[in-house]
Amino acid sequence: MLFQVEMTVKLPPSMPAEQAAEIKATEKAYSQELQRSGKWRHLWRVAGSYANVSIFDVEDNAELQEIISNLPLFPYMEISVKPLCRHPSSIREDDS
Ligand SMILES: O=C(O)C[C@H]1C=CC(=O)O1
Repeated sequence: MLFQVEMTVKLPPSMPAEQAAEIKATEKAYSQELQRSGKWRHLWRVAGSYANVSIFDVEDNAELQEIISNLPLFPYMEISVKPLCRHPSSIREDDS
């Protein structure tokens, strides 16, 4: 199942820079592992924002919830999820 996930990061300004850097490094490693596995299919920065638009390819809602809630930045993000299905006019083979 494909999902579009939008994540907006809102770290508290009071968080020490060292702690923020550590969380971001852990998040990067976790997201890159998921990208290599194929579960996190696309990751795009929203220009001008500390936000991303991502496409996840997971078994079901429960797996998406598990992946997202384990993101190290999860407590500091606003997240919206939209389920996707194949567009009838798509010419791409990997859209479903
Ligand atoms: O920077 C972000 O958009 C938040 C998050 C998503 C992947 C990652 O490495 O950090």
